Amino acid sequence: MDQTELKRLVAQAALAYVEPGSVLGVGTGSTVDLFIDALAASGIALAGAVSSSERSSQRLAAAGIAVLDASSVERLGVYVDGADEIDPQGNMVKGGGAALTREKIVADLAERFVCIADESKCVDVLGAFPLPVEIIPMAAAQLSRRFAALGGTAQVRQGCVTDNGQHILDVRGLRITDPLAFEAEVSQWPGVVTVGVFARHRARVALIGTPQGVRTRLHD
Ligand SMILES: O=C(CO)[C@H](O)[C@H](O)COP(=O)(O)O
Repeated sequence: MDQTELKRLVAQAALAYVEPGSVLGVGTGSTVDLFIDALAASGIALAGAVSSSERSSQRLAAAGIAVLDASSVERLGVYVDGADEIDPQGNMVKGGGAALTREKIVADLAERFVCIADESKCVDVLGAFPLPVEIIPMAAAQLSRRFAALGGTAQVRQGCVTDNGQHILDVRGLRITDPLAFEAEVSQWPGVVTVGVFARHRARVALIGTPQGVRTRLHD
């Protein structure tokens, strides 16, 4: 089974967490694209969706699902999104698709983050995937020096402007052994908009696609 098939499996499995008639939080990426397709085909009627990117908003609208503004919603039951890495506790690295800021905002509205990922995303310690950090462009050099002091090598993602008009730094070579402390620390650095570690908003449910089927992990 190839990676796309594994993504399709978890996309389908996530439908079990969608409450008919609710407003659903929807993330971004190729796995989420497949989830939106599955949702459209399922016939589950939603009150609407709060989306984490222009890309997902367009796909939701094309599927006939109403896209609501995050500010019109006080609370969401479920947020479904993918990840670039997920550790055994449900902490994640996200932002490979540059949507991390809106992803964290929508995740913060939700009671439960349901992560959908193929098994290649599972790691023991976060950091093998280059860590995306959305930044204010003028802070790029000084933030790169801060990451260098932690053993990381930061590079501005060429040609990438986020939905918020900012830039992405990709940081290689980090080993994030305490994701909660790391997220708290880096989030305070001037010029950081959002760090792609999701520890405070970790996955409560992880649906992992394997050739043997979907493995469900609960992280309470
Ligand atoms: O964080 C993300 C986008 O900013 C995605 O969830 C992450 O990059 C995984 O993407 P994919 O489902 O395409 O593997």
